[in-house]
Amino acid sequence: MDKFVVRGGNPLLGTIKVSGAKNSALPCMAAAILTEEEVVLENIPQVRDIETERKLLESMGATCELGYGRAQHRTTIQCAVLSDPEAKYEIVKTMRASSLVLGPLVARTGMARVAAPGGCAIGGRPIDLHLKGLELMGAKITQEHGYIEARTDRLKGAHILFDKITVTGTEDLLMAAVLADGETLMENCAQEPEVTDLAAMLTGMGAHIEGAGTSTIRVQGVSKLNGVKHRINPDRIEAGTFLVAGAISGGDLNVDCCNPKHLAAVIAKLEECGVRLDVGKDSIRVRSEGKLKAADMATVEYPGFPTDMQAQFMALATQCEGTSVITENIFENRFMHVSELNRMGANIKVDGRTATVRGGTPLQSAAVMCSDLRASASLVLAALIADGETILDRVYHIDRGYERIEEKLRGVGAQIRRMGEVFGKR
Ligand SMILES: CC(=O)N[C@H]1[C@@H](OP(=O)(O)OP(=O)(O)OC[C@H]2O[C@@H](n3ccc(=O)[nH]c3=O)[C@H](O)[C@@H]2O)O[C@H](CO)[C@@H](O)[C@@H]1O
Ligand SMILES: C=C(OP(=O)(O)O)C(=O)O
Repeated sequence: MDKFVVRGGNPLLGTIKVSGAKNSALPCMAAAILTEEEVVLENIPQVRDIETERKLLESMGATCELGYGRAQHRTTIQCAVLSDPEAKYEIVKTMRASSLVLGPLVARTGMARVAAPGGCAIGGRPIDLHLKGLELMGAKITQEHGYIEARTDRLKGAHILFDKITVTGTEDLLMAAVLADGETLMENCAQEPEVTDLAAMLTGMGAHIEGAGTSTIRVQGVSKLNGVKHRINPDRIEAGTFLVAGAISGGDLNVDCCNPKHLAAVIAKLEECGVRLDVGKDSIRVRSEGKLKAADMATVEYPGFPTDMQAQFMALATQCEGTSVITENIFENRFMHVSELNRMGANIKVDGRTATVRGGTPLQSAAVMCSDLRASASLVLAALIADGETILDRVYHIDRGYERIEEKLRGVGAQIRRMGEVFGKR
């Protein structure tokens, strides 16, 4: 099992490039199911979840080529034939976003069979709202032996009011609605840039969508969609992680190829902590000069502070003078990094959904365990400033969503290397 070895103490200096967003690329790959024609996606990150999605599409009869060499970061998907419209448990269990194939499969083939996603390290993660929406659109849903089955002759447009804001739920039902018969009105939708990215791709395929990026989306269904070439948005969470890396290490880092507009809440919070940021059109320079100050933070849906940056912000809070109160409002169990940060010398106490961080504590190296994707990122950030050599176990979690993070960080002066098996071997 791969591990990272990190020797702390180096300020990060230079330019680091942000890859395409995993959380945009996954729904966009699933959207290829909606057409018989070829779909080309650019700026695809080379991360493990993308490889898993490729396997998922291929297991259904699609062809999906991930470009290497000159065609790096591009994928070409052809879903002319979907001989087996099923997402098997072996694949779903490794990637919760597999549930994103439910809507497009039932819209295109009238039938989908998807293993019910299990809980994971950050909470229960039900998909009841995806299923409720599909039922409103006329699908008959059954659940047996751990599989969800959806069937219909053709989906019908419907009025869907989400009980709770859900990102992949909005995406899943948007993909169902574009091929449904008539109008679908979706209210209380997620407004994340990943939803907008997917809607832009679907529009390029001939879908009629209004309001993506707001809480109300209106879709006029069409009978057929065409192929498309679409470029995936930069990853705002990877960019945010690098901003914290620059700040926590006391460096001078240019985070390049990002979209600062998608990072407004993260930028505001870092500035509140005393981090100096120079925001450009598609890059952000981060410097920390002088002492960092504590700031309270609560995760909320976009455009608020993202839950996917909570763990990384907590690593920074350990270095801020004063007490930061961090509230996790999206997932009920997303503090798995706390015990590991405390083992490195942090002073964090958790009470329900709130973590109280008494900052300004020096961090020491330790052997630590990665429990999920963003928890792993927070441990890498802590290790960058810890005194001595930190060993991070189970870094397969970080490989799900960060493209060669150790190489990128090494490129700007971090001492980090991977032990064990080489990632990317197939
Ligand atoms: C692949 C992807 O894009 N993943 C992101 C997506 O996950 P994901 O789309 O799974 O997260 P949701 O937005 O759906 O979850 C938000 C909340 O709604 C609840 N819920 C969700 C669906 C449902 O049917 N019923 C229900 O109760 C969840 O348990 C959670 O408490 O958005 C999250 C919130 O920004 C991010 O942390 C994830 O990185
Ligand atoms: C929680 C995340 O991803 P997923 O929804 O795929 O588990 C994440 O990207 O932080």
